[in-house]
Amino acid sequence: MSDASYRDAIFSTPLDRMARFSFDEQVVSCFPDMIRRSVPGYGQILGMLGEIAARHLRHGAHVYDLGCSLGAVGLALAGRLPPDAFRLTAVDLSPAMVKQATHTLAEECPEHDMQVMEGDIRRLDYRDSGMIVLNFTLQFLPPEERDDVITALFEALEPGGILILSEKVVASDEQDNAWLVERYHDFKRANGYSELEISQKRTALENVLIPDTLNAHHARLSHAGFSRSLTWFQYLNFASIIAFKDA
Ligand SMILES: Nc1ncnc2c1ncn2[C@@H]1O[C@H](C[S@+](CC[C@H]([NH3+])C(=O)[O-])CC(=O)[O-])[C@@H](O)[C@H]1O
Ligand SMILES: O=C(O)C(=O)Cc1ccccc1
Repeated sequence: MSDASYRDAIFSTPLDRMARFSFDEQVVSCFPDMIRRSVPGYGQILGMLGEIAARHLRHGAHVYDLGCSLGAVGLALAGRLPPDAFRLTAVDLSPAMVKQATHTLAEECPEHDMQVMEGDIRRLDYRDSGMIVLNFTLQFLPPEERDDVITALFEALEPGGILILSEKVVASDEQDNAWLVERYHDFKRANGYSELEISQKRTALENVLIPDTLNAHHARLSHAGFSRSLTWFQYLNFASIIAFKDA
């Protein structure tokens, strides 16, 4: 298993047939670089997840990391909490991601009880959990399937449990949204992406990453049964929500 990590140059050359974006072997090798340069606040959100877990998690509770990619959420929690504090199941649909995440968690955190499994979060038989994290994952599901997933996660949470939902979002005001998207493109330029890379990635993500408004997220959480949800982080058009299940 190679741990080689590369700079994201996937959309750096002109592509005649624009492929839809997918989480394959090519993406795995540059994923840590891609996500840090493409998602405003990614590192800050991960850092705070450890603090949130330290405050909210019942000792020994089970945690899900849904759409785990390379296991960054598990690494963040294990960096903040001792091995007996929690057990974690990380799930991803992409075999290439699961393979690398399994290797990384075993190598980096051998003392922590963290499993990685290949699976579709729309069809999982969820076990009781104290914390469920969707860190930039719900946005890749077809919009009409999102309600059922959030409802299943509400059911799986123990009383007093929390859901963390980080997402790329769209602003309902067109002018506000245009400003946020323009500044997001400035953010990517400042992180070394070219005009070509920005525009080709945008095309590849069309109909693959479909953002909701923050209002739509809060309405969905409320409808699923969460008594309280709040946006605890926002940086341009990227946000993270915490939702609480009553104790
Ligand atoms: N139905 C599905 N079931 C399971 N996994 C899925 C599904 N659809 C997509 N995925 C997986 O969701 C992940 C989204 S990346 C998450 C980053 C990570 N959380 C991180 O904190 O580094 C976000 C991004 O790349 O913007 C990919 O690994 C997909 O294979
Ligand atoms: O890169 C983008 O344009 C994004 O919207 C964020 C992103 C980051 C990594 C994979 C897919 C989308």
